[in-house]
Amino acid sequence: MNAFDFLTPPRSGKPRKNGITMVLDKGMGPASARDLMEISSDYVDFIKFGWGTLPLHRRDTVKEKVDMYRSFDVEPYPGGTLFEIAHLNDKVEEYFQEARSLGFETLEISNGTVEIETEEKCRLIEMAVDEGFMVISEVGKKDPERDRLLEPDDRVRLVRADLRAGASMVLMEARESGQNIGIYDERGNIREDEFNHLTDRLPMDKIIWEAPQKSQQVYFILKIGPDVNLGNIPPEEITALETIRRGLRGDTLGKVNL
Ligand SMILES: O=C(O)[C@H](CS(=O)(=O)O)OP(=O)(O)O
Repeated sequence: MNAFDFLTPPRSGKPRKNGITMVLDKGMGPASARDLMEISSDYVDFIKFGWGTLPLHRRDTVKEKVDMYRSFDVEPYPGGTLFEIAHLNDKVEEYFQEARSLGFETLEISNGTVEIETEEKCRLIEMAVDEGFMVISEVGKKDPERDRLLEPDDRVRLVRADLRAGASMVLMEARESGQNIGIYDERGNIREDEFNHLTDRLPMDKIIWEAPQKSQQVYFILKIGPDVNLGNIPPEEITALETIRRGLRGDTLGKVNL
């Protein structure tokens, strides 16, 4: 039983369909990662090994971490940039093989940096699904200038195309910073008109909003509800985010219904 459990409303347990939390692992050591899971795995659904960090670590260490995360019912997957690098190098088949042999069952398919046309991205999603992977895709560009060229309607169209191709969920790109990208302005504030455009048209249970900043997490929870799907959460903010979902912090106290 948790401490002071009579003071907190319960939230749906894992596996969750809503209220998903995706955490960004930028290269944590196995002991730190395990320690983190010991205290907070109940509040984490997915963990992303960020961008191209994986090739810098030993295979046995990566495998140990993948197995460890899964033993806590947390689904690990490699960052989309690594997949884009594989595609750029014409090594997609090898990428699938290596991912499988390291124990990954979920992959991110994105075109945030490398030029991959929508049709080709959809083909790659279908391919990964046919190979037996669960696919989380990503919509948006990492370069703010290229990202600004995407109108809200473009994002709606791209999300729908990814879902039709077989993606289980779609990440709304916001990088590690959450600034000057997607629906966020230079300071990380949310552009409300764009947010409303997307939320009016997209199935919220299929969208994971990358929201690394606390103010963004609070905004989504107050607007969409405590069971909004949020991603790129820094490891040290997992418990803090859960308190915001449950109204255990001043920002949402008395304002969320579970
Ligand atoms: O798309 C992302 O949010 C991440 C992190 S960042 O953009 O490199 O800051 O990239 P990914 O390649 O999906 O890990």
